[in-house]
Amino acid sequence: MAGVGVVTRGGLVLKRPVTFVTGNAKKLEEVKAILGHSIPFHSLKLDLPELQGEPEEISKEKARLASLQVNGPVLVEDTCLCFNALKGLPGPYMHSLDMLPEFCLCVLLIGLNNLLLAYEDKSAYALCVFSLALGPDVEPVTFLGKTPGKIVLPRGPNDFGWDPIFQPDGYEQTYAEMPKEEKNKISHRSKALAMVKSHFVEVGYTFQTDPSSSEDN
Ligand SMILES: O=P(O)(O)OP(=O)(O)OP(=O)(O)OC[C@H]1O[C@@H](n2cnc3c(O)ncnc32)[C@H](O)[C@@H]1O
Ligand SMILES: [Mg+2]
Repeated sequence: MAGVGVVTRGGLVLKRPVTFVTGNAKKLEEVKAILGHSIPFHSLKLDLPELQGEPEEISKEKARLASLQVNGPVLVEDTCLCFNALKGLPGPYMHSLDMLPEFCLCVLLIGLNNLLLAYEDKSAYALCVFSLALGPDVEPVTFLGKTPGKIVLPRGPNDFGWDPIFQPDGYEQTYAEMPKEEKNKISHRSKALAMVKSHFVEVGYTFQTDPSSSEDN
């Protein structure tokens, strides 16, 4: 833990705010809205390889690589949309949908829907895995958030990835049709972040730096 922070009786004092490593602006928007000022962080886009494997392992490895580059505490996140009929696919094998032109995104969302045409079971879950690495030599800790739902034909604005085709259980609206605040209350991301927040409270992290000095890159 040398170089990361100082352990005091009250917990661990981190010398630097956490760097949330992502290249996805929509994800960042949600993380900011959900975390508020509860954890001082700034964001950074790094060129990291798109890893393959089990979601938890991908996330941990991503945190290790990011922490090596940042040389400090990092938080990374990976999100998967998993179809039960396909034993969890496409899961981590879905690439970024957010840079696609609107027309291509529409085609892709219908294509994703078509993957389930032959199956009666349209159930799915959104899975979010955060990993926190305090430094390059510290084993990352993971936090999982899962929201069950079903895959439907696209409804609502094409603002963020597969939101138009995911209807969470207990709701008549897709993620895309919901007000943002509603999605952020029940989403896979907010469930995982609730665990990240609890972890910070349990460990008793505090920061030497002034949280208000955190800014995005
Ligand atoms: O830089 P990172 O953080 O890795 O961002 P990414 O865009 O590569 O993000 P992921 O690999 O976690 O997710 C793959 C894609 O899934 C989509 N996605 C992620 N979270 C989503 C959400 O909450 N709702 C809808 N689509 C989402 C979005 O298009 C992502 O680009
Ligand atoms: Mg990614």
